[in-house]
Parts: sequence; C-alpha cells; structure tokens
Amino acid sequence: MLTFDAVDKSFGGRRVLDALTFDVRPGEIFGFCGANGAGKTTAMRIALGVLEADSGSVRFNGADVDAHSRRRFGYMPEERGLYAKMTPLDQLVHFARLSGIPRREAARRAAEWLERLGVVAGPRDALEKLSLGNQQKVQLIAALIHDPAVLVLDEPFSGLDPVAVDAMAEVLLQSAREGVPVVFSSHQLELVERLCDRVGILRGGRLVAEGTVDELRRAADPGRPRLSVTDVPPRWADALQGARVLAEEDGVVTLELESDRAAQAALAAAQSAGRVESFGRHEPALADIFREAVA
Ligand SMILES: Nc1ncnc2c1ncn2[C@@H]1O[C@H](COP(=O)(O)OP(=O)(O)OP(=O)(O)O)[C@@H](O)[C@H]1O
Repeated sequence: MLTFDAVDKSFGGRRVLDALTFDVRPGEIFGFCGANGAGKTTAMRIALGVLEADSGSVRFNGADVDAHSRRRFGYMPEERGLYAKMTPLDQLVHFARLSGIPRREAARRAAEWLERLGVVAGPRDALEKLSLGNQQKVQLIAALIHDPAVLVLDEPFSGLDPVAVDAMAEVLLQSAREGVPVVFSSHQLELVERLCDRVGILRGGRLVAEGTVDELRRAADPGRPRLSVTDVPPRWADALQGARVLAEEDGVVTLELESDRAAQAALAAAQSAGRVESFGRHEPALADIFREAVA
C-alpha cells in the first residue's frame, strides 16, 4: 500500500500541497484528478523523491519511502525522460540493467513489451523518430520493465489514440490484478471512471473528494428529476408548473422538474397525455462531480 500522510509542500511561500492524505491499496487503480495546477505532479514527484516534502510522509507498506524502496517503484514522469538519440530497445535494456536485470533477460523483456504494446518503429530508429504516442508507450515500458511493486504514472494517457489507450489500460489492469497499487493522474475523466477502483479529486493541494465513483455519485448533488415523454400534443409542457424543457427531439420531450412535487404532477400529466419513456434523476458523470468538487 502506498500512503500519503499529511504531505505539505510550498514553493516560495505559496502552499501547493496542504496536508495531502490518501492511500492507494494493493491491487487498486487510483485515479488522481484535479484542475491544472492542483498539485498532482508535485505529489507524485514527492513520492518518487524528485522533490522533498516540507512535512508529512509518503510510506510504502508502512515504512517511509527511501532510495531503496523507490527502486521498486515504476514511475512515468510528466516530463518524459527518455534518450532521444537511442533506440527504444537499447534504452529499455539500459533502464532494466540499472535495476539489476541481466542483459539477456532485459533484452527479452524489452522486446516482449515493445511487441505487446505495438510500438511502431524500425529496429534502428532512434526514439526521436517515433510518433509521440509510440514514445509514450516506450516511457510506460521503462516504468514497467523491472516488475515494479507500485506504479505512479503522471498523465499516461494524454495524447494516445483510442487503441493505444486500450493497450495502456490493459497493462494497468493487469498490474492491479497482480496486486500492484497503481496511481495515475489524468484529465480524461471518462477513462478514470471506466478504469479506476477509487478516485481522488485534488483542489488547492487537498483532496476534496475521495471514493469509488459510486460513492462520489451518492455524495454529489443528486440533480433534479427528469421526465421524457412521447406522443404529447405540441406545447403540452407549457401548462406544467415547475417544468423546463431540456430537449425536444424525434417526438421525445425531456423535462427537468424543479421539485419532487412538480415531478409527480408532471408524471401524472404525462401518463394521461402521452407515453412516459423515462422518469428519474439524472445520474451525474464523473465530469459533473469533478466540476462540483473544484468549483
Ligand atoms: N519547482 C516549482 N517551483 C515553483 N512552483 C512550482 C514548482 N513546481 C510546481 N509549482 C507550482 O505548483 C502548483 C502545482 O503544480 P503541479 O504541476 O503539481 O500541478 P498539477 O496538478 O500536476 O497540474 P497539471 O494538471 O496542469 O499538470 C502550480 O501552481 C505550479 O506552478
């Protein structure tokens, strides 16, 4: 388990992380969300020892993270750190060797990963010749090649095409299935919603919301009731109290009702005037929850 415990960090007197506290549990994918500048990269850099916290601690399996335990971390930094002039294979072997993996085994793993993630490159192509998405896949492999015990990934999905997103997602899911705690930052909230067991939303260096997407949904403003109805006469909704027409498409009128009372009245009216297609509360997407949390 990776634990952030009351981590504070300021730059030039401006507080960027403010008692940041959360856990990433074994086998869990944790989505780290927050507006630009909320402090996600800073938190990840502190976990990896690139920056030092002013106070608080980051622990792995209960012990303060140090240079030794960080060797078991897989990290994908925001400022992708690869050698432009080296081939993907050579640098992956190099990174694996730094982690103590023998050359043959390193070459085997690198080739296997490049194949698995479908990195498109000629055998002699330097990294800089690859498309950005392919470079990003190489960066992910660099984070994975030593079979890390924790994965910390800073915006691993940005700029990837949908097929590459699926390939990357599958790798994270597999790591989690093997019991690895995985934390990644992203602004792609549909993806976060789809992949993550739990989500944390950071605002001003504090987690302002944390939980499974379902838990966040239950805690969010449930929104107003909605009613969709067909086969009603034109301008039927004009006579209803507390109703607002949201959409009128292909003969389906969708209303938002301002109160439960207005909703019940509209439902009864719709049942006698036409055919009710749906009635209930609109379930907020993670993007709606995010907007509410960072507003
Ligand atoms: N080395 C630094 N010196 C001074 N300020 C910094 C430094 N690193 C980060 N900051 C500031 O800390 C704040 C948080 O930045 P950080 O990169 O952690 O945010 P983020 O949540 O990762 O944002 P984004 O989604 O845009 O990547 C920002 O206001 C940033 O300008």
